[in-house]
Amino acid sequence: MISKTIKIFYDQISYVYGCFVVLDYPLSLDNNWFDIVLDELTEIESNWLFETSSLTARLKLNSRYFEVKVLSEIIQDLTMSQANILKTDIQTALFREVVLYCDGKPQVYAQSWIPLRTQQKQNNELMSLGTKPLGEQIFKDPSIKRNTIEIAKFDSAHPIANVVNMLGLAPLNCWGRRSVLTLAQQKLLVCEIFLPGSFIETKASELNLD
Ligand SMILES: C=C(O[C@@H]1C=C(C(=O)O)C=C[C@H]1O)C(=O)O
Repeated sequence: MISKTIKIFYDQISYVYGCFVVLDYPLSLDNNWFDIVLDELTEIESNWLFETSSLTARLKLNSRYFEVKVLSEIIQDLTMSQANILKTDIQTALFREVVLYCDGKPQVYAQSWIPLRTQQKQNNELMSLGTKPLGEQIFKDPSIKRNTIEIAKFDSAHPIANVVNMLGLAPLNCWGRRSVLTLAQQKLLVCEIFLPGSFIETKASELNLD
């Protein structure tokens, strides 16, 4: 599993950037996280950051061609802090790291941590998503609930700046968010960073495609 994943990771990096690069792995998203709407947020920023429904669905609504590029998909131990956020005693999780594109433009870098007990790893659709959006799969479940959304600002000193750089984007501060999604049979921690030039920086009036 691990060697296959590392291959996917490097293939994707090579495909996206045209060269091999080495990232800290998994990319740490440690930061100061806030669970309130901060005064400095514009209306459109808070609107995207505090979206409670599927981000995938919202990105699809704002594009003609939506694409998921998988950077990595591996089984990884949860850190203590992740296990605390998830309120789980399960130690291992499916870790998935993707870039979400709208019409060829990178919009969101996302990490998902899906704690799985050994028996849950068999015949589990979440284990073999590949380029299928995780959001579509989990939001099919009517029991889904999003817990508190926390937000954080990622500056150029943060490791996410390497991803921004490799995607060829301008090195701007980025807003990110994280939340736990709870389904009847599953919990997952999702962290999403809105990349420079993404919809979060667009004026509401410019979002109409036609
Ligand atoms: C959680 C959602 O799923 C999105 C899709 C992801 C994926 O395909 O790996 C990862 C994180 C999310 O941005 C959502 O749509 O809200």
